[in-house]
Amino acid sequence: MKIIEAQLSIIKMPLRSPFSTSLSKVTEREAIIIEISDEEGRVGLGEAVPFSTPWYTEETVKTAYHMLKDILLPIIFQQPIQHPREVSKSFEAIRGNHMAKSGIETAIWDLYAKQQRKPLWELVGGVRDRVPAGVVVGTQDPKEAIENIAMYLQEGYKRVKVKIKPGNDYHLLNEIRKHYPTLDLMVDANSAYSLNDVKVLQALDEFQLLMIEQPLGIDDIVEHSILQEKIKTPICLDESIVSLHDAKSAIHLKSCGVINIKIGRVGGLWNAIQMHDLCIANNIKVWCGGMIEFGISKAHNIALATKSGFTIPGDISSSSRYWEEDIISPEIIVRNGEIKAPTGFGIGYEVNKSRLEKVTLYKEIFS
Ligand SMILES: O=C(O)CCC(=O)c1ccccc1C(=O)O
Ligand SMILES: [Mg+2]
Repeated sequence: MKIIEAQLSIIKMPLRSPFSTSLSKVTEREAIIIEISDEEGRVGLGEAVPFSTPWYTEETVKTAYHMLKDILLPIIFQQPIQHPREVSKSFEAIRGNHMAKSGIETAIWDLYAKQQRKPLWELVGGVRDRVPAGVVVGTQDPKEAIENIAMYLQEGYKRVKVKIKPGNDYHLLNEIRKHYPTLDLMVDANSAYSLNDVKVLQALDEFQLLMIEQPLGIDDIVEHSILQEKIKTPICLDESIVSLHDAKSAIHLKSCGVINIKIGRVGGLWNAIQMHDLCIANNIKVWCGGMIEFGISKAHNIALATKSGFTIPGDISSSSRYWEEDIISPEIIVRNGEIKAPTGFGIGYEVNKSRLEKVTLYKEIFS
């Protein structure tokens, strides 16, 4: 496949309401939209998902833009590609920068699927034409959280995730459980705890949580293994797992029962597929994570989540969960707790051009 042109657009949009984690309060979101074209004028769509500051991973919108413009796009223009699975290999000599790599790699998957005249989800070996939807509550205030959960359940979501941190954990969950004793509920700490907090984390076992996501430090694969022996709730790793190698270490050390797979964090769709296969072969459950992203990244998530191992609802929600108006058409909608995998070629969603233009801060074309 020959790529003759690439366009990078930095976009920015306010969230409908602020989103709080243990580390950051997100009120607006920037991202990089990647559009690549072939000789026939077909366009592949990708989205690089780092945040504006390096609070979740070390990448930022600016570092990813630099990587895409100065390092990754030149490699793509220079090397012939037969199949998108070769892209992550062609980036092997470049360390880290997974979200930048993933942005361009996912655009190439979309273009390839369009050339093959197939939905992307079929091309990646998906086995279901709809995926279960989960949602993350964006506040740590118990009253607000309970109100938000009521609204999300009304919208059909089947699983709810709540952000916790030291000092806002037991009481918050106790209040939520009073209202929703049987809800499929899980928590995410974004590495806010340490092994000094074992007692607090053991106390959370009584809430019958589906899992506790990333309680300890981002590189604490060993400490998570120590913690998992001491708590009943399965640990789910997010930040700690950025490569297949990390997943192998976590499996070997029994550091978790679950891995949250994010295409951006692991450096692309091909790596995500391989991580899925590795986890399923080793009895580690997987689900598809979210990045408070726009519709293009969500569409790639939906394609990934049609694969057989993604049985747990992921952080895959509707466009309207975060956005007044998304940059794709049609928007992503949740019906009866599920999102339908589109029938169109590639990711199956078009860019909403006027919306994209309205939220674009800066763009450049390369060829
Ligand atoms: O709804 C979403 O898109 C995911 C929400 C979420 O939990 C999250 C959002 C931004 C960065 C990291 C995380 C996370 O999974 O830790
Ligand atoms: Mg997480």
